[in-house]
Amino acid sequence: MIYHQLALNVPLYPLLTYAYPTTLPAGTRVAVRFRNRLVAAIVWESDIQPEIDLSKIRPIENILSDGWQLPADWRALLSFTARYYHYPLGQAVMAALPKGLRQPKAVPLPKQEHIYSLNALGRIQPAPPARYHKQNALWQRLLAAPATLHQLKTIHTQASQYLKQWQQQNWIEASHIPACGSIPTSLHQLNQQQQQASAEVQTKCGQFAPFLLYGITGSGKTEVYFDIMANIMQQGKQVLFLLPEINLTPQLMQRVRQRFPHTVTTVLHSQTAAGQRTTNYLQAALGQAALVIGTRLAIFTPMPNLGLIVVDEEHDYSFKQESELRYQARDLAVWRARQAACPVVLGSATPSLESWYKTRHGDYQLLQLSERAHSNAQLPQIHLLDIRRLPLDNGISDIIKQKLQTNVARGGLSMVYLNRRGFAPALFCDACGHTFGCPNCSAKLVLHQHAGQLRCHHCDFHQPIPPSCPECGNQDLTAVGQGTQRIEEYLQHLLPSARILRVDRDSTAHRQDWSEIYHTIMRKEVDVLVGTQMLAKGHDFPHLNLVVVLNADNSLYSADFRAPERLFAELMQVSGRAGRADCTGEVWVQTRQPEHKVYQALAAQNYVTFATAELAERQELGMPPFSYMAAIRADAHTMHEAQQLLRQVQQGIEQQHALPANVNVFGPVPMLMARLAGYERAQVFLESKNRRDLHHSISLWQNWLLHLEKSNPHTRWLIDVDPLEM
Ligand SMILES: Nc1ncnc2c1ncn2[C@@H]1O[C@H](COP(=O)(O)OP(=O)(O)OP(=O)(O)O)[C@@H](O)[C@H]1O
Ligand SMILES: [Zn+2]
Repeated sequence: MIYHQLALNVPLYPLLTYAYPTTLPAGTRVAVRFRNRLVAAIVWESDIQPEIDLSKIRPIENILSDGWQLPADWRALLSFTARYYHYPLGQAVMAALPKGLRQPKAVPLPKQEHIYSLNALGRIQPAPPARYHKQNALWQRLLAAPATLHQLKTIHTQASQYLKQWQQQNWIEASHIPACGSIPTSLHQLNQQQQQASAEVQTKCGQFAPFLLYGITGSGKTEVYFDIMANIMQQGKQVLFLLPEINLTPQLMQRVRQRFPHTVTTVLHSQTAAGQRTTNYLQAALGQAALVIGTRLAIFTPMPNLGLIVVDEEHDYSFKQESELRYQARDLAVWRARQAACPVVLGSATPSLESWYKTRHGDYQLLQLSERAHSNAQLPQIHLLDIRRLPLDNGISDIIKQKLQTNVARGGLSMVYLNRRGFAPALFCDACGHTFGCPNCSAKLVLHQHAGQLRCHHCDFHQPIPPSCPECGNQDLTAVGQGTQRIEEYLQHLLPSARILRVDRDSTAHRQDWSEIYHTIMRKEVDVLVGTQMLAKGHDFPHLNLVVVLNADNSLYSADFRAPERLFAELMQVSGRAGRADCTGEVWVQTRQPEHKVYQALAAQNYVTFATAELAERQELGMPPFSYMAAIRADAHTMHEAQQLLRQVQQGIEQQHALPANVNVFGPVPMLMARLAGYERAQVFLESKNRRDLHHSISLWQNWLLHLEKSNPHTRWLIDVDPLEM
């Protein structure tokens, strides 16, 4: 018997050993029994010397004959990921696979599409008579250029039948479609800064080189990525293009299709149907697709000819996975680029302070686009409107009302941005002051008027709107504050002739919705957009000329040290939607704290000043990126229980004197949002300037947690390396 170490989906840190009569190559998918269930596993190492009793080792049931193995560089990526994020390797491996490959069933490889052309003999044949016009059209199409079955079927639904006939006559040749066909030239002539940025990256083709493309909103970053991508793909290499969850818009996909019409492109994101995702994953893994576009999970796609990674909107929080395997895809992108010896381009108008800091130290090369790309476009004017002494009507001041009225009358497109969906963020009893909180979370229930519900935005709790106050019986309950639905309703009343469209998670439950919304906007069938985050990033609506920001002040009171950075990025992004083409843009921000540093930097539209000041503050406080952090979290039904487990570990480690001296420990403290979905959440922060020592202490904590978890059966724990949640 030969012994193999296998990765399977179990919450155990060591890999499990199974036996097979012959040596299986690493990366092979197999089926094994675990607790009497047949599950899939990946061979991680072969020919090992087991340290356990040989009689206890179970056999590998069968080999899943995929005709393909998970490659060595992919395995190295997963080994690194599991080690760095202190997560069980088997679970990390399974999390990185699409569902089809997580099951103990062989998966057929995707068929490579064929492209058909007339050969020399075919070309001298007479065309089918013109009266069979569809058949004739097919023939003419093939005479003109090679075509895929898909293309031919759009000419004649029975194309395959004729193709078969003509193939039998030996007039037609079929060949595999190339991953990257011809790439037409761009519609845009790149400006000088764009050209320079693209050229810099191209000179580093074939070697590891990390870049930060810092380009203001509307500066044409996408065109720069496309230019580099075209060049790399024409050399026969593959490109991985990562973008935030929210940015996978129909608009971006349309731009990709336009620019790369003959490139086999595969899309991987959480909404791709499971079967399709497996196919797409394999197309990338087999090198059939030259371009892979996806959200964070696409970072784990095997790509044999990887030649470039792009991370668009690199500052976006959605690159960090906040459950189970808590990885940061942007950071893994840099690791992967090093492994594949290729350039990686991180792009943003408001780079994360981590990435910006790295350009200061020469770790990343900085590329800049300082002007808007469209020849007539200018940055919008940003006005801070102090509302401390202004009367508000549904949260909106007279000045803003007038701005909106005038813009609607002029036929402009306005956007009203607020980061609150629902009707009102809280319901309040005027008589006794009672408010409605979520029983499971430390959060207020949000009023959803149309649905007749109070809903929690953090868990799935909801209840009908109560007719009266449960404390005092008062029937006069007040909706406090504004959500998108309420603003939408109010604007309909204020601007009766305007066509108003609300865009938030409630209005775009399905992907289809987004596509429709986008086309409605582009056809100029909307006068005012009301919406949240979903409207903030990445969109290019050329006629949008007025942006109004409501209720942004809330974020200023957060205790999270990253809150200012996040708010600044969010507001810069929102503002950046205005005035991107021929019309000039105006942005109005209502605030009660116009003197706050975030708003001052926003009004000046100066990322660099903001980043410099923020970094100075972080340095003084020893916060990331000047130190490395990890959070050890515990969740239990009571805060006491949650903190108790963390204290026990802390005491154990103290008694051993095992903690490196340069690692600081803070806590245990409750998380900022202490209660979530029925769990009280506590955490300890480990912080150090030395990454190796930090990871050493995480391992100490981990070992103790594993040791103590049996005596604390009701407490769950997890490790979050480089945490973003506080
Ligand atoms: N060289 C160019 N000449 C003319 N127009 C251009 C050029 N490059 C880009 N554009 C146009 O300018 C607009 C903004 O470009 P793009 O969307 O690529 O910017 P971006 O930097 O990615 O924007 P953001 O970060 O704000 O989403 C687009 O409409 C694009 O077609
Ligand atoms: Zn809740």
